[in-house]
Amino acid sequence: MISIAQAINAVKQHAKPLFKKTVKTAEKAGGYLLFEDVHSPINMPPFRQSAMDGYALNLHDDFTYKLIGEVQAGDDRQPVLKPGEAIRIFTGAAVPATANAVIMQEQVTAEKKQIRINKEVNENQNIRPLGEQVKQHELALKAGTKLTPAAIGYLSSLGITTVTVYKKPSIAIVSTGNELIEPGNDLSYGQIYESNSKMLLSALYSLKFYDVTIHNVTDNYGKTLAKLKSVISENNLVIITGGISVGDYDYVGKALNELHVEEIFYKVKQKPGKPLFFGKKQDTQIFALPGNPAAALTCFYVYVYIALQGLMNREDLELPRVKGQSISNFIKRGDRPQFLKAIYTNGKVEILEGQSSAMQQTFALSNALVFMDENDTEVTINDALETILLPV
Ligand SMILES: Nc1nc2c(c(=O)[nH]1)N[C@H]1C(S)=C(S)[C@@H](COP(=O)(O)OP(=O)(O)OC[C@H]3O[C@@H](n4cnc5c(N)ncnc54)[C@H](O)[C@@H]3O)O[C@H]1N2
Ligand code: MOO
Repeated sequence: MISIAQAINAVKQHAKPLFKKTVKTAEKAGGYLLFEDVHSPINMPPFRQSAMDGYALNLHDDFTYKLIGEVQAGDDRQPVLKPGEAIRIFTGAAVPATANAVIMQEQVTAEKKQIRINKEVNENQNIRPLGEQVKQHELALKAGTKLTPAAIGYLSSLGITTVTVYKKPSIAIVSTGNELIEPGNDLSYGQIYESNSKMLLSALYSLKFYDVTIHNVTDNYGKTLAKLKSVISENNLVIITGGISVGDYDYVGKALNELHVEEIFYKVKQKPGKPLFFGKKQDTQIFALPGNPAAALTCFYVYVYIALQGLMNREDLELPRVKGQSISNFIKRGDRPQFLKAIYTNGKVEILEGQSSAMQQTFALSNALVFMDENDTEVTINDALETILLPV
């Protein structure tokens, strides 16, 4: 059995980016990383642009200007202004080449044919220069940049409609167990509703991984073997839940072995999630998470998250950890380091009642996990606690 730190390091060591590219439309590229540099096809702004509703001026040494025309946003007219002449102009409109300042209308007394300016005007004021944001052919965003909503807006403003991004991994979730029934059906005695696949799918979707398929297998060796063989060959990441412990019908370990999946580790000294398996076959990474739902989700956030970040070539491989001031007392039993379901708000953290690996009810209220190391036995109010913030 290895330690949590060893297990995290092992996952990090195998956290390799998926060096595959795909082309996405700008609208659908949010959350992806750019695979290659993007150069701007245009100057942005593409013309000298007015930043205000007001008047464009050809400056001279007097406060009075002769009004000779108007340019609205979208107009391609370019009136020629002599010194001492002005045109009416609006925010976003092209400033004629012969104008060298824009004054906002609040600072002007306007008459029919002339205006009088009431304030000192500086050259180029309220004019956004041509190519101020980026010039044509210059680097707009470099490879590796995460496409946030702002980045999508920026690329769209340059007229870019498609981008080449790192492909996201294809992921299979496999839930195992005879007792599992699809929600929506009636339960017979001894059965429970299958929930791990929905939980993990939702976690993946919230991290913006959408290429996910769900598979269910019963506790049957042949079926487990066949299912795992196909999902491992077809996906970049396989997340199995259940059937990885020591019961007579826990077939996952045996099947992975027969499929020559390289075991990187099996069993971590931690609670929950002791019987966690991590392995590899060619470039496919395989996690077998314990079936207990809270154990499965904890292992997802602590370990699978790293593999996902690595596949996306992201720098922050782990979830953020902060110090939270405890508002609870808690006694830890046993010598395993423990991840505790908790609520973190404004620097304070509450450890919840009901910490067993089966307690989905507690996890449903949580937004954080408190980490207690091997030698920590007790938490008292005001203790500073290592708190992992969950992306919920
Ligand atoms: N003799 C021992 N027994 C167990 C040990 C041990 O060391 N020695 N470890 C325990 C620990 S810790 C855990 S965690 C579990 C993990 O067992 P498995 O990974 O083999 O999981 P299952 O037995 O298949 O299921 C455990 C539990 O979770 C429920 N489950 C499973 N899949 C789902 C699902 N998709 N949706 C909802 N709930 C699910 C399942 O019904 C069980 O209640 O082993 C302990 N045993
Ligand atoms: O890993 Mo088990 O989840 O400790 O119950």
